[in-house]
Amino acid sequence: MPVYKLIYFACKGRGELVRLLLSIADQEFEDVRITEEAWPEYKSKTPFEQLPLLAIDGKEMSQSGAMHRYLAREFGLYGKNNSENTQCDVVLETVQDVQTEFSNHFYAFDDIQKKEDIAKNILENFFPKFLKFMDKLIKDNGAGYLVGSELTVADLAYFDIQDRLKTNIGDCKEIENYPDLLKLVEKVQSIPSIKKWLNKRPNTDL
Ligand SMILES: N[C@@H](CCC(=O)N[C@@H](CS)C(=O)NCC(=O)O)C(=O)O
Repeated sequence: MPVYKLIYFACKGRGELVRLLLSIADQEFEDVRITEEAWPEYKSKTPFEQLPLLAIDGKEMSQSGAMHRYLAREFGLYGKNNSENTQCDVVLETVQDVQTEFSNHFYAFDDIQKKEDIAKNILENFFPKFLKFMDKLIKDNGAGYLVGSELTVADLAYFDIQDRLKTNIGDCKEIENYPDLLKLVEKVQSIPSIKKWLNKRPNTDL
């Protein structure tokens, strides 16, 4: 069995979907969390001066999107054919767009007005648009999942980003208007291996 080590910061962010994928597949992994103090020195040792990095048997991979797809393929969570793989990609790319908005919000530390404007835009415009799109996907698919007839990385990606919205940005009441998406969230968090990870993961806001 491969030895997995995820190197990221002490938060969920771009690392959490990797942790969810490893957890759902019951894969042990070393969850290395680089502190703010250690980061300046560590940064220069990374290929692109960024995290996350995923080491598989000691070989390091960068880019969270590549990790998601690699693990999804390894664990049979990437759909059953080219069309489903691509539908998973559509969700993953859309979630990355939301993540970019979250990152813009996070990095606006020194400009309170800018931070507030970004949060307002996410809660009132960007996330509602995202929910509408996800709801269309789950309805059109008609099987209670975003893609195909079984759980995929797309469902985990949706679960993760909505899970982080409240503590990263704030409340988006629109979520309550989407029962199919609410059911999906319940389904994901009731999977025993996911439940186990959610109960044991460090409690962080971001
Ligand atoms: N495209 C990259 C982006 C990685 C990225 O933006 N990492 C941020 C944290 S989420 C980072 O390392 N920031 C610290 C820095 O740039 O010093 C990925 O998806 O892995």
